[in-house]
Amino acid sequence: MTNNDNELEFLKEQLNAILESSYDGIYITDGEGRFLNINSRLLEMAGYRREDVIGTRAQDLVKTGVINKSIIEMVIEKKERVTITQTLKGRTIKEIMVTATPILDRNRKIKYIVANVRDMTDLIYLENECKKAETLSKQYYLELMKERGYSGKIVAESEEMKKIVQLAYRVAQVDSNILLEGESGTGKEVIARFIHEVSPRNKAPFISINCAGIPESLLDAELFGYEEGAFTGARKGGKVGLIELADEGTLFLDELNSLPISLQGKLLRVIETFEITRLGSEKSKKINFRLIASTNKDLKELVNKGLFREDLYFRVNTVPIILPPLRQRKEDIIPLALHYLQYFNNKYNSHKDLSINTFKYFEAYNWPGNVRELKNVIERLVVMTENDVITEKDLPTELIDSLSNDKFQIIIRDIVPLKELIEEAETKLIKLAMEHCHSTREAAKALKISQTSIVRKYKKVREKLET
Ligand SMILES: Nc1ncnc2c1ncn2[C@@H]1O[C@H](COP(=O)(O)OP(=O)(O)OP(=O)(O)O)[C@@H](O)[C@H]1O
Repeated sequence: MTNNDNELEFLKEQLNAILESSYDGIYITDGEGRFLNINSRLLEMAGYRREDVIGTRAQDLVKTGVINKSIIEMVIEKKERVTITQTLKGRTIKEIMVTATPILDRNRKIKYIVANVRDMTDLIYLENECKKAETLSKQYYLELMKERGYSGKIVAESEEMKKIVQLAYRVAQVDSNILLEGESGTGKEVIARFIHEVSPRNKAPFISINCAGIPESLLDAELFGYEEGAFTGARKGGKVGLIELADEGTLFLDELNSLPISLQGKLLRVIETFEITRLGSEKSKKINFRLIASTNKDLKELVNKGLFREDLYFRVNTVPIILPPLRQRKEDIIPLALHYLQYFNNKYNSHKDLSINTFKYFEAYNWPGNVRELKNVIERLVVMTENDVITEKDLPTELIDSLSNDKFQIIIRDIVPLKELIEEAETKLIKLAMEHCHSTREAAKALKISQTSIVRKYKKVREKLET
């Protein structure tokens, strides 16, 4: 054997090793599409024997129905690399992706075509498995929520919410007064209703009164009721007050912080004596209810400012339950979103789904309006999104901005005095720090200023926000 023969043998061995070790199928044809070589992986995919294929034309496989279109024909026509997906009918039907590359001679005539065949069945299978796992995990969330959320109404996935639900369940069994504290939309009414539902009073009414929702001039009559002729315009036969309607059941005073000071003493008497006297009446009536109050302001602070009676505060605050804002219990965000997605799908008879990509935006957003805001966003998405899958493109800008890498975004629309601008920025920063930190010490550390400074500045911010 000459040196050249040895080298040729060596190269042939290497080529064979490449062809046979490839995970993909590979075949080589001449310029007219006749099979010159085909590796075992492709023979295995197609269910052919090598000797039956070598010398036949790849294009003819379309006629026999083995493949649905011929990539070789396309390459011969275009004289350039082509990639397509094909259906291959071998022992089983497979989806394959083929890339065929022409090798040209000096005269730009096709000498060989080398094709690479990838079995997509595994990938498609994996993709389907991922989709199934995604659907399953969503279903699992929903099941779990139903199980723990008591009749599917309370979503409590975070440790904080689970503890609150457990505490609410325990205190529901006794008659103590409960004060629910938390920002607007955190679920105070949801917890109040839950307490009523699981309490021994659940067969009697749950009366919810929003102290900020009834005009002050009507509140007295609405709460305590009146006798016929008690005042001009009083209804014939009088009216039963809302508090009286709660007899044997639960009275929920929402936004108690908004109850005018003039009515606070009257309410305190009712709570202490469990007796109610209608306007214009001499007689009092015994009633029996459990009181749950809620506040979205710091009642203790209102007491300090003389805006809320201290004796009433102590009365209602037997068991305080504090609902943290949604941004401090992020584990609840996705379960809530999925819960409301199902709710609004049922309501609007739609089949919308949230793509997994949207989750990171939901989790990053601050949710100043808490669960109420999240519920509204989901409703809007279900109603307004055209496609069945809601993607990040459909999300409101505030959610998209929440994932922006900028630590802050400054938009100035008008020329204003510098001092005003700096004050505005400072107010926002102080407010944000106090929302996120657990104490003024922590906030002072985060802002790199002294604790006395933050206390002073925060006082100013609150005064500014309240005016
Ligand atoms: N844990 C929860 N699971 C399911 N839905 C919730 C949950 N928390 C709140 N919601 C929903 O969010 C909305 C706002 O809740 P809710 O009215 O109880 O808040 P709130 O704290 O009483 O607000 P406000 O102080 O403004 O009265 C409601 O539609 C409620 O059903």
